[in-house]
Amino acid sequence: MTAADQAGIEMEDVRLKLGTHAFHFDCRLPAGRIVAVSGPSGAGKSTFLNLLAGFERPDVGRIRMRGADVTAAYPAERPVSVVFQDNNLFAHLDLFTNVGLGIDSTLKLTAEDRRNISEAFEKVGLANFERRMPATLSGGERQRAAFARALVRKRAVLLLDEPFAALDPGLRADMAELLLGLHMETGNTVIIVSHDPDEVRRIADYGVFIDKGAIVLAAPLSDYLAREDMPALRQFLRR
Ligand SMILES: Nc1ncnc2c1ncn2[C@@H]1O[C@H](COP(=O)(O)OP(=O)(O)OP(=O)(O)O)[C@@H](O)[C@H]1O
Repeated sequence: MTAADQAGIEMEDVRLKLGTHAFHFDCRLPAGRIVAVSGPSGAGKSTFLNLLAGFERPDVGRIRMRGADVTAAYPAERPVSVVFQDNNLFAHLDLFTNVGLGIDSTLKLTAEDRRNISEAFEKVGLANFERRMPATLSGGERQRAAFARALVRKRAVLLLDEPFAALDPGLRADMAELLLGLHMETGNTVIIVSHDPDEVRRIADYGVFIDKGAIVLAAPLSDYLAREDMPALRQFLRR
């Protein structure tokens, strides 16, 4: 077994109830790979990521990241960066401060940190946006600012919930390139929710399919793409 095959993330018999919805997640996901998470609308993909980020806590079960039990850890204590659809940015802070908080929660930034932040803004195409407030941005610009924070934060696990959904095809391809670049540079574990089977084929090493609140398949991408016995998965891949 190589280092990359070791479990980056383990969910052991994790159960959660939200209103009338019951979720059950049990999986071992490899470290240092890109894991795509797909499934029908309302299946539980965002809930799965919220459990990993620490925005939701399981009713029962354990969550481990690189062997460390994080089940009871607050979001800031986990080795994760997140790029979600909403709630990515603090509304009362400008973009530079929002991204700076990704490096240090007390904003004690070195000159090199500041250079890295400016570089990240340039990379995501927001070079002159550092003093703008989140409310003055489009949805796609907010997502790119959140991605800039992930670029400087460099945690072992990067969680993305349809991060590029609000972007036009050109920008979407640019951001996917940045994501791959960060992944190659840091060897991080990427968990990305995607509704786009072409995107899954292009960037993922491993596929997770969630249906009706549970993981129905977690497998290396070649096995995932070859599975003929799951109608919901076949329908997703035909899209
Ligand atoms: N706090 C909550 N209280 C009650 N129900 C909830 C709560 N959060 C999520 N749900 C429900 O749980 C189900 C799964 O939601 P989730 O957002 O995880 O799905 P999803 O697979 O990400 O969907 P989509 O692809 O549409 O974004 C949905 O039916 C949702 O309405």
